[in-house]
Amino acid sequence: MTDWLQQPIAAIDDEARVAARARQGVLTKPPGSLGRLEQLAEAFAGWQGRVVPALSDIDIVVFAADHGVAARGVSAFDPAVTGQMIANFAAGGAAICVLAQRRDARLSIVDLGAVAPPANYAGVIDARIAAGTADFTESPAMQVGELEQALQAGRERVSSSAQLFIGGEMGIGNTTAAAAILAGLTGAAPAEVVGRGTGIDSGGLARKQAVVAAGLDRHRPSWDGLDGPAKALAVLRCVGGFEIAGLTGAFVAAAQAGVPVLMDGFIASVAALCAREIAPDCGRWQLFGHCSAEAGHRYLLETLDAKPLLDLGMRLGEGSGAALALGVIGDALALHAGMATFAEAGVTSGGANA
Ligand SMILES: O=C(O)c1ccc[n+]([C@@H]2O[C@H](COP(=O)([O-])O)[C@@H](O)[C@H]2O)c1
Ligand SMILES: Cc1cc2nc[nH]c2cc1C
Repeated sequence: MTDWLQQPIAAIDDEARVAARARQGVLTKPPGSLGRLEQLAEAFAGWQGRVVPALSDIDIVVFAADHGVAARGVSAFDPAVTGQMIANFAAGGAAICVLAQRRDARLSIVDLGAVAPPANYAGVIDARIAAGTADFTESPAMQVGELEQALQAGRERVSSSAQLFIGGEMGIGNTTAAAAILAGLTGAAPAEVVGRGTGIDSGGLARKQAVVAAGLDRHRPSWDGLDGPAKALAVLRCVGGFEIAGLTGAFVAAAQAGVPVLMDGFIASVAALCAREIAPDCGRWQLFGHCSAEAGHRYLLETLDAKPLLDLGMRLGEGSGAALALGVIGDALALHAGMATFAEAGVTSGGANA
């Protein structure tokens, strides 16, 4: 059942947003001098429905799963690493664990289908659908019921009380699946959107492009002639992955619940695109944390008309780039709340020659 995907997206409080803009105009600085930090404060005001927003309740959810297409030699790592990393997330040893702790964010790990699951599930949510997807060069990556389960698993991880949601992912081979989705949805050539992922060599890159092209050729008849949600769901099912569908479900559910989403890198942004194709108004609840080094992310961000906050050459995933961007957002909100106005500080405002 995917009917829930069409439930209405939450409204933004334009009055609070406009009032926040007015406040930015009277803080002790030349108007506009805090650049995009001003727009961040205004966006959070609209999302939270208050002129001076705060950010203390942050959910980071990492969805992990494996990909049948990894058998085609498209990653520098073995699929067993996905399960091993799940254990590392639970033990607190992964990058996102360090960043989540520093930012005081709640971190949850969800196994949607690693091929080599961890020995125990302490600290991990077991929502396994299958031991990885099918190899999309041979058959659709997911059955209809599996896609529905993955979307629903994402939806279930969204709490309406959170002030911000970050969706992270881990899955060996998922840059291949993400590139195939992006090419399937936008018509981009594989060469434009396929990158080196975890660091494959040039031979691997050529193989990966051929694998994406073969998957698209095989499955295009499943979505040819479709558009909007039907096309997005067909592309996601045929060449996607459990964790990408989980992210997509979470991003739609968050926008329905009025929880803004801070996007991470290439894979999360592909899920953001899927969410927008399914429910276009979702885009109003999306913010982009960083531009990944993965080839194809810049093109995708342009397609989404999204301006990432950071560009640090990262390509880790896990939600790590988004978690880093939390620092910028926290500072933007602190400035908005804490600076004095011209009137309060007795500073003469400008305008004489403006
Ligand atoms: O977030 C990104 O932009 C990103 C870019 C490249 C790789 N990754 C991570 O690396 C894994 C996928 O890489 P690969 O080479 O196995 O397709 C997966 O676990 C992702 O979280 C993530
Ligand atoms: C070690 C490792 C950690 C990761 N985190 C996200 N993707 C990853 C891929 C690998 C290989």
